[in-house]
Amino acid sequence: MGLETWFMDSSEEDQRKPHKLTPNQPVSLEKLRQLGVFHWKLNADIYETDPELEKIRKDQGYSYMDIISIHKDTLPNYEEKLKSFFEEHLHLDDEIRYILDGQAYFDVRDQEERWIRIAMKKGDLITLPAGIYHRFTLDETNYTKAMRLFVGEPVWKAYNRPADDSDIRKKYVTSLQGC
Ligand SMILES: CSCCC(=O)/C(O)=C/O
Ligand SMILES: [Fe+2]
Repeated sequence: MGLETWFMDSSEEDQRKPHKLTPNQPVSLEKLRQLGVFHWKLNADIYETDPELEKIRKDQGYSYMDIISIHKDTLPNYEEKLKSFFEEHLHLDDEIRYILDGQAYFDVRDQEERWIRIAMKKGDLITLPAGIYHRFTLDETNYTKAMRLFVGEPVWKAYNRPADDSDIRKKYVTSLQGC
């Protein structure tokens, strides 16, 4: 099955729940592409030797890679980190994540300030552009393992909203014009 994405409801319920509208309003991959969000489906069982992953890394210049296991027993400062991941934020660089095990959600804002939820499962690799407002949460399974990729030395700093006056946000917003 392909990547599942949808517009979220605005309920304050547990962030780990799907938060679909009734009826569900799916979002197309084309819409995600317009926002600068790109997706690949890979075989996570062979990630250590996968030529397809190697090609993406070479083509995109993803020289840095590490693996993060997000579970209460494996991630130091688990609660604190999950809280910060779910704060609406942006980065100065693209965020590239590849789900090796488990599952989780990325939420991105569209041009009209609607939240789009992206259900990431094993084998999904996603790139979020620098300057897009987004957030991350585990789902109700409470576990995922993800590869983090980066061009050059990683910079993890997140700028919580509001960061509208930052150059990267202005650049991103300009890139959306005409979409
Ligand atoms: C799946 S890696 C943890 C989430 C993260 O690094 C981030 O910046 C979320 O937006
Ligand atoms: Fe982020």
